[in-house]
Amino acid sequence: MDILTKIVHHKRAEIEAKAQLISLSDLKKLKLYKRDPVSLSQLLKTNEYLPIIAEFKRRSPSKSLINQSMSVNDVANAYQNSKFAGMSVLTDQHFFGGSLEDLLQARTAFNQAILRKDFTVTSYQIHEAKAFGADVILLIAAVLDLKHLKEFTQIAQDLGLEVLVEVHSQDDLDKALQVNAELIGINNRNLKTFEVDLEHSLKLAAQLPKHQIRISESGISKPETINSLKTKGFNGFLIGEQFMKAQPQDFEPQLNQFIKEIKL
Ligand SMILES: O=C(O)c1ccccc1NCC(=O)[C@H](O)[C@H](O)COP(=O)(O)O
Repeated sequence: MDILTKIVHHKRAEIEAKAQLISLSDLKKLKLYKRDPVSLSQLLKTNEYLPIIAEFKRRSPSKSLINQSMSVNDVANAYQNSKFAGMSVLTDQHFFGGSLEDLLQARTAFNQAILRKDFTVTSYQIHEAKAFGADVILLIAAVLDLKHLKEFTQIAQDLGLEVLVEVHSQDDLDKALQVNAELIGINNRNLKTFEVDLEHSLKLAAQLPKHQIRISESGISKPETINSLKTKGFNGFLIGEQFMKAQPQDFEPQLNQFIKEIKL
């Protein structure tokens, strides 16, 4: 069984158990459920913020441990100081060591758009994202059929959230193009083999309509890569490991150095 299939199996069981503990109507009573979300797509259109969605990522299936020592609060503050348009918070516990508590903590420190990065397989998780302060949810095209992609997009948008549909293959892209999502993310990493291939992403991106906001996701480790992807029409860049692997004392200096080399 490949890792994505394993994650999805685990997620379905996890959400079933969770929904028994906190009902949907209790989720809707949480204070942040009424909050007006921030629009990531709008922030990416202005020049006010850097077009980066920086991730809080403790560990991952491809790299194991990445950062055990930094708090979400410290990382979110550093990302806020860096004027990033977005922050991504991995809330999956079993495979990434994240939690909804991380999302709440990030929300107190980061004012721009927050992406809840998780493996959405039920509508319950969309309400959860809203109740814990997210602005954007992730829908992975390889995980959902077209009916669910459309249905979950509509539910999110009705709650005022934006949707990032993630694609990696031609099949994924064909589905994504039939969904009215604000953002399409091309994952440079094949989630089945962990191979990173920017050329493959560029070929897929060439099929997107011009107006479509497109995000390049995963495996970005150099500012030059951003500079080059920008010239090819990408509007935003999702970066996790490259930032998170820094030691606490080097975290902000390394972010500053990276930012300095991005051509605006
Ligand atoms: O990162 C993984 O190993 C991974 C494995 C299986 C499913 C998802 C995975 N990552 C989630 C992400 O989308 C990345 O954390 C995100 O794009 C940032 O990637 P990176 O900059 O390479 O840390």
